Amino acid sequence: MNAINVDGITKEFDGVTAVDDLSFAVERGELFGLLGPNGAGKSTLINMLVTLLPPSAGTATVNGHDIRSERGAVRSSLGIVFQEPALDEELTGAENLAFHSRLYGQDRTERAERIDEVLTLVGLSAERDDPVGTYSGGMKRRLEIGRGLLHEPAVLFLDEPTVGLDARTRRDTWEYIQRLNEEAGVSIVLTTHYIEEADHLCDRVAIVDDGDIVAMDSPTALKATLGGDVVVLEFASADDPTALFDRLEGQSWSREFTAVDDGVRVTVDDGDSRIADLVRLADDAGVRISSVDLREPTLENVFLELTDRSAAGSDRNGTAGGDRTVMASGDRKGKALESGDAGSAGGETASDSMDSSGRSSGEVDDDRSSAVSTEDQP
Ligand SMILES: Nc1ncnc2c1ncn2[C@@H]1O[C@H](COP(=O)(O)OP(=O)(O)OP(=O)(O)O)[C@@H](O)[C@H]1O
Repeated sequence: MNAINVDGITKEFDGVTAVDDLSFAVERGELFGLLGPNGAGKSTLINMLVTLLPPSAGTATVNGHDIRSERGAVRSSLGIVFQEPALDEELTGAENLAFHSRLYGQDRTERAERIDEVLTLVGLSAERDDPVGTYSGGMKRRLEIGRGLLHEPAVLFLDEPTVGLDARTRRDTWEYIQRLNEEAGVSIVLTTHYIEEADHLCDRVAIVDDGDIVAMDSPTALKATLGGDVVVLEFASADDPTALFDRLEGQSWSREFTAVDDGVRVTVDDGDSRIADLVRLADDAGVRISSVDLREPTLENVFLELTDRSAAGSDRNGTAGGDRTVMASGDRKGKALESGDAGSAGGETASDSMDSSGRSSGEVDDDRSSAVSTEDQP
């Protein structure tokens, strides 16, 4: 049984189709990411899956339970961690968990055991009796993730789990998320604006745009769709590179090459293994090389390509205007050169955040705290 099965789910708001007839599955034990620009429909999709918002059409199951007809069972099967902090700063970490354990109807023994387990899992055992007000941002985030796990849900939804955290704390939080996915076997669905986060954490990523899933695969497979790695050779002097270009033209593995100032950019299938060939070709052509740079496609390239957010004519390499396409090998023109390389993060900032309540509040079925309520609990 899959953790989640989505079947033709659709949501319309006054003529706006926020989620458009989506069907996909999240496998048990999978760490699945929803990545998309603002307004893509991620929050609306999640809110339907956690039964906070009724679909206009279609349905889904979470842990085998239908989100339309078995809301209580769905809610018992899932944990949700929203991005807005909802901890009592005056209570200790353990007291915060105890409060929620009571909501889940856990008895005293189960509560004590589960709190210990969860605090260990999120690395807060030593700070369990400290007031949450003294915790760092990362510790609070981990406590919230732990709280979402108290009732041992089969599926955990994390809404922008590292928004607002510094780079170091973000990395630490990734480790905890991976650990609970691997050690506790929890299926995880996370939404994120951080492309790097989706790339690093997720087994599979769905890129959402305009209510639709425009691509869904492992980060590696998504990057492979961009058509190859880019190797940049910088020439040592003003040697005439024509002989090198002639040689490149004859190589089956050279998809495309472009002359740049004092060098050449070559698109190849497997950059690592082609560097030696390129250096040898240059040597044969009498062109001396001063540096070699391998640039592999990033998930950001895929994201920008698919969500069409790249400014026309811009070059995220910072080399716009300086390049001259010499020739493509056959018509196998790769997209890597057009898409730029690992540049800056596409304008995503820590302040970009999912609005999981406001805009949808008119139709939200229930408040969030009751989304994991004691409904259906013993
Ligand atoms: N309650 C609502 N009423 C009308 N339109 C809504 C409502 N909730 C969402 N929308 C619209 O549905 C679309 C998808 O919004 P949604 O919040 O799901 O996107 P998102 O991908 O989560 O964006 P963000 O990353 O900015 O949070 C947007 O056009 C949004 O304006």
